[in-house]
Amino acid sequence: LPPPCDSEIYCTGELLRQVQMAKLFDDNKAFVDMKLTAAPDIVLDAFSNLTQKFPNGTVPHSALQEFVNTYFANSGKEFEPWSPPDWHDKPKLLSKISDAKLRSWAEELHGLWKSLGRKISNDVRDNPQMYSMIYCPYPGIVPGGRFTEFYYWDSYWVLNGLILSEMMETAKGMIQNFLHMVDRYGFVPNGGRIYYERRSQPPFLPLMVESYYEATKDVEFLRKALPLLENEYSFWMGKRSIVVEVNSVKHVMNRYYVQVGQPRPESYTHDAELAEGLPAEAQEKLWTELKAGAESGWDFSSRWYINNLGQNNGSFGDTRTSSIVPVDLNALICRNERVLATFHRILGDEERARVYDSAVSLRLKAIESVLWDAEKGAWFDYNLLSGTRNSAFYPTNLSPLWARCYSQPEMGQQALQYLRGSGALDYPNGVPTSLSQSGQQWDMPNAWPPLQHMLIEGLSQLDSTDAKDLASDLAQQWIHTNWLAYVKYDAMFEKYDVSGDGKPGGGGEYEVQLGFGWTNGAALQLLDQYGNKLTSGGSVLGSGLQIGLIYPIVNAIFYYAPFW
Ligand SMILES: OC[C@H]1O[C@H](O[C@H]2O[C@H](CO)[C@@H](O)[C@H](O)[C@H]2O)[C@H](O)[C@@H](O)[C@@H]1O
Repeated sequence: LPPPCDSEIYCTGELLRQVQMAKLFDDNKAFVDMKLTAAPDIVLDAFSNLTQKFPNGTVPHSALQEFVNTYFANSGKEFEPWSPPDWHDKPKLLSKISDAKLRSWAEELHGLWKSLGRKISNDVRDNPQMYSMIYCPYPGIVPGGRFTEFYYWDSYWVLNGLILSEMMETAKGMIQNFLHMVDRYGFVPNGGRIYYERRSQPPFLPLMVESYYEATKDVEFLRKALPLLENEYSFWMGKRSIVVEVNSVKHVMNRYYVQVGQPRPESYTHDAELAEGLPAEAQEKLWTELKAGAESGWDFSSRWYINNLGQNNGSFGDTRTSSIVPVDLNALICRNERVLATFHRILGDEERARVYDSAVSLRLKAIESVLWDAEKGAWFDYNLLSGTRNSAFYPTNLSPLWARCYSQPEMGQQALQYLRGSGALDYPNGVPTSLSQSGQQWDMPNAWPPLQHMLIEGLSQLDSTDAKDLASDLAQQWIHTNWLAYVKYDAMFEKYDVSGDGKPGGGGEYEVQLGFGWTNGAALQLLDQYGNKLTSGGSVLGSGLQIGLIYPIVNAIFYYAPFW
């Protein structure tokens, strides 16, 4: 199998292996984000000469450190100073927020775009061999913390936040970068580094164009974007599809699938240690499955575990992402197919629009035959090895509501009941990613902004007061969690803990990150949608105690605290 990219410095080879396995850096990503101080050939020759000085070619820790100090420079050189020129204070969104504390917090969130803006320097364009950064022609907003480059699916929530912040030029530039990526790679890479270039992430580009088009009605932009959106769609249907046969009917569905070998460069030691002791073939298979997990955006989760008996169970080493047909990916592509049909209609091409109408019909049939469980009243991931659905709870089990990808209105009501009975609403600070405590970051006790937002949006679209009320309660709960953490830490986090007021999430292979692009974008969207009723005071969900006792006390403390 090919390595994550062809660079013998950033993606494959002995230098990468020795530096990462020696754990010179606390975080493997730090090394592969460094700039070279000499041309790759010179660095590789120098390393080869160095290895010859030591038995077995293994360079000792101190000599490796010295080598890295000589031939690599700290990351940061790949950017030019930039502040979004379209940022202005007091976007209209603020006037929709009734609670004064939430309003001033929203103003600060709006201000955070300035610190998360990045423009890649011309030197990256002119000397790409010296960097792992992928050159993007337009500046954009990054997630923050260790994530200093674009991330594909994060950008959907960032972009919707930017639109509410009235930063259309920055939003447009980000979409143009992604279109440029499709032009160059045939798909959008996971993130803006060459070590991400052979895998993608959940394909949100059509929905980004939809958001931008709805805000601007820029038909010319749509005309230019559409052929590239179709190219990306072909990638997902050509390279990420699988035929699933149920009751003798064959359905074409999508899955995450990355045929790329070797450990992930940015998490090299994690992958190498996990595969230690396995036969070479099993090692390589595991590394492909971990990359498919990264492609799903859920890296990592017990959701992708399948043990030797084919059951959705096991441990990290049992990650088998590509043997699962995920509900959310198929719901997202269903929504994309509908959006592509709409775009063709706007541009007057009825014939092409019908092609996508048919794709939606086929997708609906597939989702309902393979993923829908009428008894349980929800959609479940399909395990290709056992030919069964995984009955565990994930917020994505309701993603067809968000995508409006179901045929009977009563399915929405059934899904609402399923959610109420799932146990997932019992937590005071958000809906957990799963009910399993695996230690992975996409599991209990973490709650992630994109999942909260998709669930809330899905419920709010149902034609039922009950569902709309629940959506509004979940919005209140999530905003309160974000706000409490902001007050405590003066920061927005990539994820939160569902069982601790204002507590950031944890687990997984890196420290919880601050910034944070999608968190800010999702919060601004909820503040926009529910601003007239959200309060800084608390949530009606989770433990009843909160409303009665804890929240008034917490509020009083914040109210009288000098900094507030
Ligand atoms: O370095 C480890 C992994 O980090 C990324 O994944 C996490 O952060 C992303 C940015 O916020 C987010 O899109 C993803 O859902 C998170 O799990 C990266 O995307 C992975 O490929 C990488 O291996």
